[in-house]
Amino acid sequence: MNLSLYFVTPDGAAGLEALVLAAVRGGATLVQLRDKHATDADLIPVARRLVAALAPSGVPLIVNDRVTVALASDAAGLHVGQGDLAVTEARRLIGPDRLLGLSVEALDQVERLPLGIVDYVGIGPVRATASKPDHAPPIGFDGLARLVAASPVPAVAIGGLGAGDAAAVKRAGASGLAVVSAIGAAPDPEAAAQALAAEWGAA
Ligand SMILES: Cc1ncc(COP(=O)(O)OP(=O)(O)O)c(N)n1
Ligand SMILES: Cc1nc(C(=O)O)sc1CCOP(=O)(O)O
Ligand SMILES: [Mg+2]
Repeated sequence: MNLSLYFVTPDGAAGLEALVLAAVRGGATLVQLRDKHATDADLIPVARRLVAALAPSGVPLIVNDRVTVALASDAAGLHVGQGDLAVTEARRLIGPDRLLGLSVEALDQVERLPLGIVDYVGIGPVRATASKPDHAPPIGFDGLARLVAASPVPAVAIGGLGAGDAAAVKRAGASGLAVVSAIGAAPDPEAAAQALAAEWGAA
């Protein structure tokens, strides 16, 4: 699992497969299918197509929130947050071999939750972001560094991140950055991903 450039798909994106493949050509190392409004029945065929499309690149597909979609599409993993099913239940349902990611927003969560059963944590939001209207209060890069230091598993930073942020994310100790709009809303998503990947490599 390479967390360095984690592309989280925009809600309800048109041309999703082309967008994801452009992100991967540009250097995205992990992709998350995130759609807060579609039904499971709508998302299962989408996830199946993405799993097949990503196979030649070896980039894993993680499904956000929905165990049923992850299992039905044979996705590489699942990402859950504090308002989703419990992380122990998520691990039980997906089994030991799929990747499991958990969002953490505060130190007490890092200290209290059984992080030994997850493969990575998503820490944020670093900054406020319109991509997640119900986000927790922003923690900034100092907050990110505190949570990364307390986490026993690799961490990816998320929330309001984009060009110019890779060095600060790396300094905070995270293993990468996760973005929605920096790639998904870019005029040229492949070029945007390429620039972020290059920035991470140089940081
Ligand atoms: C990599 C990553 N980190 C955090 C999140 C947020 O998950 P969650 O808090 O469950 O919020 P939603 O994405 O479900 O709205 C994430 N999706 N990915
Ligand atoms: C999906 C998600 N989770 C967050 C968290 O803080 O847990 S912030 C976020 C959205 C990130 O979108 P953008 O890159 O456009 O800011
Ligand atoms: Mg969630």
